[in-house]
Amino acid sequence: MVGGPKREWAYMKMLEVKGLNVWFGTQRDRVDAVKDASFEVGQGESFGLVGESGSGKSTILRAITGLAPDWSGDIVVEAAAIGKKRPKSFFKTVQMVFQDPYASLHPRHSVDQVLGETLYLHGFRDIDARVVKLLEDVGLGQKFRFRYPHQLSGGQRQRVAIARALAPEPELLLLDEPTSALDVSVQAEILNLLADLRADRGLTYLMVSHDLSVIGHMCDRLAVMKDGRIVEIMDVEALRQMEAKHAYSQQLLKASL
Ligand SMILES: Nc1ncnc2c1ncn2[C@@H]1O[C@H](COP(=O)(O)OP(=O)(O)OP(=O)(O)O)[C@@H](O)[C@H]1O
Repeated sequence: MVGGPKREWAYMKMLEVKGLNVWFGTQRDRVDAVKDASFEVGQGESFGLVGESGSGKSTILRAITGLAPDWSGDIVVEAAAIGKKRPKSFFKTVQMVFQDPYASLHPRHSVDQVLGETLYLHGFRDIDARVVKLLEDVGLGQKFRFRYPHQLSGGQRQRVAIARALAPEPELLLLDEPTSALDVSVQAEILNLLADLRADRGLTYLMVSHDLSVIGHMCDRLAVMKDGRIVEIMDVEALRQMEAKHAYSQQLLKASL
């Protein structure tokens, strides 16, 4: 791994990933999806993971949230090392938004149920007021409260998924290609919503995308992944100036023009 530029927010680390290996299966079926990945994300920073399909980007997010159970190395969130079991308090700090809003919402649960149950599980009791507020915060408003997923567009569903992720008042959002399943016309709306939410709440983002223009718009720094390894960490300004050092990052930049 190549070290990236340091910035002021590096003083307050939200997330540290050190020497992370993640694998699936055993013996001959074993796939080493992430190899020796290390990076830090400062509080309030937005950090991108880019790379071609299969390079291990989503697997890093999944290992952080516990969805990929076989890993070694260190994952440290707000100075607390994460073990194999995540305490409930972990999900008050860290939430994930998935790529496909069609798959991530239960078809028979209304928006009210989705948000209300999440709030209840996280110990909130002023649930009605919070559901209304969450719907406003993601630009949907009360009229969507009692709708079911099939009554919502892709963009509206993703807004509900974002509201659900915001419900526990997290500090770190893991965003796994949050707009790639959406129509191009709504992608920018969702990205703008995410940018506004981060600015309003001082959220920290770790965001996966295969789209360098999305990362350029949303992130401060990024890591370029290839075959499970981080080959370069760079400032987004260097991305804009086409200053990638590693040959693979240069290739990725050229391909995105
Ligand atoms: N549950 C799983 N079981 C076995 N192999 C897996 C599993 N999940 C991911 N992999 C493998 O791990 C590697 C990394 O996959 P990952 O989804 O992290 O890549 P990615 O960079 O996010 O790509 P994409 O943009 O296509 O999602 C791939 O070789 C993939 O086939």
